[in-house]
Amino acid sequence: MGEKNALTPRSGEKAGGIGILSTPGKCRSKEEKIFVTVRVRPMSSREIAQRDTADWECPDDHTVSYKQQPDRSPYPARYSFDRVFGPESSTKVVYEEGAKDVALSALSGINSTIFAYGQTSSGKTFTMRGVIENAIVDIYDAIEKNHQREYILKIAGLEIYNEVVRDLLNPDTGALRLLDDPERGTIVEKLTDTIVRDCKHLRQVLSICEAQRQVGETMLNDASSRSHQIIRLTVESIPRENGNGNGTVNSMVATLNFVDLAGSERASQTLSDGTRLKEGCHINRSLLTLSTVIRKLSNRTKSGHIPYRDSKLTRILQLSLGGNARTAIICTMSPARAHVEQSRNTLAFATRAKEVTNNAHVNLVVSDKDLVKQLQKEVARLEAELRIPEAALSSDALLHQKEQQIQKELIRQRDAAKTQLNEVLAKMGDEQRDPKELCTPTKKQLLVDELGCPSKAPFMLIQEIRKLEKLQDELGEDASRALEALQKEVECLRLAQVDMNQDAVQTITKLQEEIKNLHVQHRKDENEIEVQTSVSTDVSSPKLKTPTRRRKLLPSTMGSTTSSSRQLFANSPPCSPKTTRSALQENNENNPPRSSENTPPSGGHRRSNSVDIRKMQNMFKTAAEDNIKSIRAYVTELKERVAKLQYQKQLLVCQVLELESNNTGGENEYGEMTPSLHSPSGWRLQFEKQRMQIIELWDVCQVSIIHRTQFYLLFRGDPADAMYMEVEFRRLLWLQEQFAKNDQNQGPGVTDEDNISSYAASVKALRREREMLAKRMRRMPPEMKDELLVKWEIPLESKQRKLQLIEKLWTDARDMQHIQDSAEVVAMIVGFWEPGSASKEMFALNFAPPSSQKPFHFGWNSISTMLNL
Ligand SMILES: Nc1ncnc2c1ncn2[C@@H]1O[C@H](COP(=O)(O)OP(=O)(O)OP(=O)(O)O)[C@@H](O)[C@H]1O
Repeated sequence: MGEKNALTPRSGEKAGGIGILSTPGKCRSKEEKIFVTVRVRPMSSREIAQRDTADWECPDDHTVSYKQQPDRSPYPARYSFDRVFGPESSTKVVYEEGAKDVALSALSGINSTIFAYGQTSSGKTFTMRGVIENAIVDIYDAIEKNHQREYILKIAGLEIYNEVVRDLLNPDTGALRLLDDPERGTIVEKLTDTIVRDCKHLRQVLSICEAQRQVGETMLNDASSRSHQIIRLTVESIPRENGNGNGTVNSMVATLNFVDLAGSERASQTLSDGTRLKEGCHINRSLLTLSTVIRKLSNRTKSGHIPYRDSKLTRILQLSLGGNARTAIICTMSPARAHVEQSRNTLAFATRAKEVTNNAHVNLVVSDKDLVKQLQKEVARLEAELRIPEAALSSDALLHQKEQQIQKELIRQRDAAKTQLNEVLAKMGDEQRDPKELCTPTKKQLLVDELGCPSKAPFMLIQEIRKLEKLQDELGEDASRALEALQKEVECLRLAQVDMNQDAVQTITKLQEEIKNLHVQHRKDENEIEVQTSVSTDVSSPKLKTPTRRRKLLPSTMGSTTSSSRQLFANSPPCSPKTTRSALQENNENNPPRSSENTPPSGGHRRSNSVDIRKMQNMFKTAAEDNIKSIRAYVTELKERVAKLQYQKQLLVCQVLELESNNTGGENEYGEMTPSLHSPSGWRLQFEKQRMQIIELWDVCQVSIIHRTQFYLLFRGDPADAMYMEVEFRRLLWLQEQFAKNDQNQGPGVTDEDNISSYAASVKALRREREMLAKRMRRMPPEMKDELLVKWEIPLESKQRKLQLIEKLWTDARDMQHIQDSAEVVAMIVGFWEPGSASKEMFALNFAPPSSQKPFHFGWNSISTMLNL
C-alpha cells in the first residue's frame, strides 16, 4: 500500500482547463490494482456447537490454505492476496493494513471505496463497522492536523433491498431512481446528503443508517443483513489561503464509499423461505452480476461489454470497479468445513478482483463563483486585446507591412526600368531626330564610350531594348502575381476574421481598398510602359523573335506578354484553386521550371531589377498552404474529367472506324476482305488475327508487359470487345509511326530524356519494369517461386534467377502458349488478376507513348493515373 501514496496530490495542483473547471477535473491519474485482503473470522459459537472443524489456516500474512486438501482436488490448496488476516487479527489491524490508506485518499481528492464481500455470517458487517469507525477517527484526526485546507464532510446512506434503492436517511422517499451523468457516472436521484458537523454528529447519522437497514434472522445469522448498504462520505476541501496565487481556487472533492454487501447464501443452508428466500434470490443475483463484472474486468485483454447495468449495485459502484477510484475489498470467510464451498467461491472472487485495475485521479473543482470570476477576467483580457489594434490585428499589421514593402520594391523597380528605358529612348531619339548631332564629337564620343564600339551601336541598342522588354514583361508578371497573392491573403484573412471587432473589419476594408488602388496604379504604370515598349519596338525595326526552343519551354502565361498573365489572374476568383499559387504550381508541374538553365540569360537585369519570385513565394507560402489541398483536388478532378473525355473520344474513334469498315464493305485497310463480324466464326477469326497483330506491335513498340498482360487477359474474344481491340491496334500503329519519326529526327544532342516518345526511352522503361517485377517476385512463397523457375528452365541456384525469368516473359510474339504463360506469370507477380474484377471501361487506352507512362501502377481503379494524364 505504501507506493500508492504517490497518488497523493501536491497542494496547489491546477486543473486542466476552463472547460472542465465546473466539474471534477482530471489530474495525474494512475493505474492501480484493487487492493484485496481476506479475513478469516474465528469459529462462531454456532459452528463450534455443531462440532464443525476449522479447515482453513493462514500460514503467513499473504496466504490462506485449506488444511484438508484431497490429493486430486480440482481446487487450489493455497490462495495468496495482498494481505490475509487470520482469526486472531483484530479489526483495527484489518483497517490499518487493509483499508486505511484507501480511506484516507478521499482527503486528497481521490474517490475511494472499501467494501466487504463474503458469504452470509462470514463477518462483513462486523468488519465494516470497525473499518468505518476507525476511518472516521483517522479522517477527523487528519483534518485537524491539516492547517492548510478547510474540509467539508457530507454523509449519505442508501441500501439496495430487493433491487430497490432506498435512502437510509430519508426512508419515506421510497424507491430512488438512478440517473446517468456524463461527468460523474451514475447518481442516485434525491439521495439526502447531510453535512456533518463533527465526529459525534457523524456517528449519530451512521447509527440512523444502521437502524434503517433491513436486517432479518436466518438459520446462519441472527442479524443477517438483507440488503447491500452503501455509506457515502463526500469530502470537499479548499485551501485556507483561498487560492494559489494565480486566481484559481483549488477545491478538491472525493467520495468515500463504505459498502457492506449482503452475504451470498444458499437457501438449503439458510433454510429460508417466503420473504427470506426472495431476499436471498435478489442478493445472489446482484452478487452474481458483481462477480461477472469483476471477472470481465480482470480479463481486460478480451475486451468486451462490462455488464455494469445488470444490477443496481454494479451501476452505483461502477466508478469503483475499474474506474476513477481507489478500491479495497475485504473478503470475509468462515473457517468452518461446513462452508468450504462458499469459502472457495469467495476466494475465487477475491483472486479475480486482484486483477482488476482502477484509474484514480485527483478531482479538482472550481466553484461557480470562481469560474464566473475567471471567465470575466478572460473576457476582459480579450476585450482589451481587441481594443489595441497592434495586438489584436498583429497579423493584419504584418500584412500591411508586407504590402508596403512590396509596393516600395515595385515602385523602385519600375522607376529603375523607366529610367533605363528613357535613357535608351533618349539616345535613340537623338540618333533619329538629328543624325548629324551624333557626329558631334561629344555625343558620338558619349555613345562610343557607353557602347564600346561605334559600329556595334545599333545592334547593342536593340539588345538593350530587348532586355528592357523582357524586364517589363517580368516585372508585369511579378507584380500581377504579387498583387494577386496579396489580395488573396487579405481576402482569406477577412473571411477568417468575420467575427472580429469593427475596427479590424474597417482596417481590412481599408487595406483592400489600398490594394485595389495599387492594382489600378500598377496597371496604369504598366500601360505607360507598354506604350513605350511599342514605341521602342517600332523603333528597333528588326522584329525581335523569341527563339523557338524558349517559347516551347515557357508556358504561355510566363512566356507571353503581361496581359495574358493578367487575364489568367483576373479570371480567377480569389479563393478558387486557380489563384496565383495554383497558376504557379500548374506551370511548374506541367512545364520545365523557369530556372536559369531554361531561361535565356537577360544580363544582370533580372537579378538586380526583377522581383525575387522565390522570396515572394516564401512570403506567401503560409497563406497559400491551405489552398494547396483544394488545388490538388481540383487538379485531380480535372484529370479525371480529361480522362473521361479522352475515353469518350476513343469511343467515337471506334464508332468512326466501325462506320468506315462498314462503308468499305468488309475490306480492311490492307485491302483484304474481312469475314463478317456478325458471324461468330468470322468474328473469332478477326479477333485472333487482330490480337496477333497487337501482340507483335507490343513487342515492336516495347510496350509495358504489365499493360500487355492486363489487355491480354481482359480481352478474350468477346464480340463486344471489338472496339477496344481496334483502338489498341490503332494506338500501337500510331506509336510505331511516332517512334519511326522521332528516331529519324533525333539529332546527336538530343537525349532520350528530352524525347520521351523515342524507342530507346521505351526500351529503358521496359527494362525498369522488368527489374521491378523481379524484385516483386520476392514476395511470392518460395515453393511457388521455385516452381516457376523450374517451369521456365532457370537453374534454381543461378545468379539473378528472378530477373532471368522476367526477362524471358513476353519475348516471343508468335508463340501463343508463351504469351499465355507470360501473362499468367506477370499477373501472378503483380497480383491484379481476379477475373471479373475489372471493367473494360477502366482500361488504359492511352495514346501516350509507353515510356511516358508510369509503368508501376497496379490496380485498375484510377482512370487518371492509368491514362497518365
Ligand atoms: N472477526 C470476528 N471476530 C469475532 N466475531 C465475528 C467476527 N466476524 C464476525 N463475527 C460474528 O459473526 C456473526 C456474523 O457476522 P456478520 O453479521 O458481520 O456477518 P455478515 O457477513 O455480515 O452476515 P450477513 O451477510 O448475513 O449479514 C456476528 O455475530 C459477528 O459478531
